[in-house]
Amino acid sequence: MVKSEVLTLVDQGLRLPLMEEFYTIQGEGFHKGTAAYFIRVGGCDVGCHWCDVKESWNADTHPPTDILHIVKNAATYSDTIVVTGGEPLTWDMGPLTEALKAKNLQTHIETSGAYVLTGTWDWICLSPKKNKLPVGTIYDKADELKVIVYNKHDLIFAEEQAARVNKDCILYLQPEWSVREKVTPLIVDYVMQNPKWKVSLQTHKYLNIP
Ligand SMILES: C[S@@+](CC[C@H](N)C(=O)[O-])C[C@H]1O[C@@H](n2cnc3c(N)ncnc32)[C@H](O)[C@@H]1O
Ligand SMILES: Nc1nc2[nH]cc(C(=O)O)c2c(=O)[nH]1
Ligand code: SF4
Ligand SMILES: [Mg+2]
Repeated sequence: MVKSEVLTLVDQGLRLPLMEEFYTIQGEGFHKGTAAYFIRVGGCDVGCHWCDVKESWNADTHPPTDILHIVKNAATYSDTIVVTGGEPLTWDMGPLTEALKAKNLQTHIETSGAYVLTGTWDWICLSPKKNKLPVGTIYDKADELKVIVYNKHDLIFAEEQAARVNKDCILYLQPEWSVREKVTPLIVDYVMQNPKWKVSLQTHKYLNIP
């Protein structure tokens, strides 16, 4: 296939730049501890300086992969599929999630919300970033809000974001991994003082699993 045809398919969400896929335990947030198959789609220009998957950013380094191939494979591993990245909403998530739902799989997304929400989701984890705030109606639809705490100011940002989500959205504060020893005590104090929040840890990193 010629390059322009492939780009059109990516544009339509029929192929996606696939960085990696793996069966593991969801490490973070509400579903932590639950086995799930992860699909990591490349491409992100949000630019978090502490991002733990910077290799995902450049979509051109990840092969444009047929979504039907991705889904057929994913279905052999788990009933729960987590789509992450990169920033999955860089792309049209409609076709991928339709194909996952056609196989009766639970669709979860990890997103910054920096681009318009596409796709059909059973669970939306919104992790807003200061440098590219969420757009559109995702605040109304998020099932969990997961704010990464790198410094004290992020607690103020967390409250600003919590003021925008729907009333059923579950609120999490998650330490940025490289400063976890410094910020975890701050988060612990904050959650005890403000119990609408819960602590989320990247438990997969403690378990030494992907
Ligand atoms: C790599 S991101 C991919 C999905 C999407 N771009 C996003 O940011 O939500 C997956 C999750 O990991 C979180 N994350 C990334 N780097 C982290 C780090 N160094 N420490 C803690 N959480 C991190 C993000 O905030 C997000 O909730
Ligand atoms: N085990 C595991 N849980 C996760 N939860 C969110 C992750 C992500 O990178 O989106 C992630 C990840 O990379 N691994
Ligand atoms: S939005 Fe997500 S993938 Fe993009 S830089 Fe930030 S943490 Fe990394
Ligand atoms: Mg991760």
